[in-house]
Amino acid sequence: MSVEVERKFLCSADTLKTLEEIGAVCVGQRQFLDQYFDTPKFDLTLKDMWLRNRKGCWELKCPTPVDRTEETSGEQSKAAALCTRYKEITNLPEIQTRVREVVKDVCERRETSSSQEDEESWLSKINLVCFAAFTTVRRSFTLEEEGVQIDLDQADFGYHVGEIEVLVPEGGDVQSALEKIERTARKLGELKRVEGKMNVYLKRNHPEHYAKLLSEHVL
Ligand SMILES: Cc1ncc(C[n+]2csc(CCOP(=O)(O)OP(=O)(O)OP(=O)(O)O)c2C)c(N)n1
Repeated sequence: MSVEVERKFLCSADTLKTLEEIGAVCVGQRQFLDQYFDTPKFDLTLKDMWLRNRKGCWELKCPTPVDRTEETSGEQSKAAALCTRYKEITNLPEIQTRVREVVKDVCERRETSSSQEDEESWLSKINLVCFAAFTTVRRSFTLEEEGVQIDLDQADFGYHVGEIEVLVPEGGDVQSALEKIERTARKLGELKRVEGKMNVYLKRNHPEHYAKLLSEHVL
C-alpha cells in the first residue's frame, strides 16, 4: 500500500514549454477508461472512498490521516493544503474487505456464502453500480531532480488538468513529498488550486450528489 500525494494545477498553452524549460522529461502518453463504483446511495464517496476499475485493475483510494506535526511553518501548512493525500489500495481482497466495512448493512441483506466470487458477483452482492465513466489521455513527465511525476490529463468530457504527484511507500516521508511538490509547483509558476476531473464530472452528471459532497466537506 502506498500514499499518493498530489497537487492539481491548471494547464495552459505554456505548460509544455515550461515543463521543457525546467528539465522535465516526457515518459510517455497513454489512454485509459476509468469506471467508478459506489452504492446507489453513494455510501463510499460520502466517506471519501473512491473505488475504480482502470484497465481491468481495481483501485481504492481512501483518506489517510494528516499528521499536523509534519508541518512546522505556516508556509508548509499552506503548501500542504493545496495537496491531497490518499492511501491507494490495489489488492482486490483488501479492497473488498474495506468496501464491505462501509456498506456492511447492504452486504448482510444481499450476500450469500460463496468463497469464490467473480467480478460481477462481488459488485452486485455489495450493490455497487458504476456512477462515472470517462476516458483520459495522459502525458506523463518526470522531474528527476525532485523525484516527482507530472501528468497532463485530458478527459473526454472536455476538461484538462495537470497533476504533480509523488507516491510515498506506507510509513514513508510525506513531508518530503509535500516539499518536492511545492518546489515543482514554484518552478512551474503554479500556485493556484484547481478542480479534479471527478469534481467536474460530478458537477455535470450528478449535481445533487456533488452538492452533498461539498456540504459534507468531502470535496
Ligand atoms: C483536488 C481533489 N481531487 C480529488 C479529491 C477526491 N477524489 C475525488 S475523485 C478521486 C479519485 C480520483 O483521484 P484523482 O487522483 O483525481 O484521479 P486520477 O488523477 O485520474 O488518478 P491517478 O491516476 O492520479 O491515480 C479522489 C481521490 C479531492 N478531495 N480533491
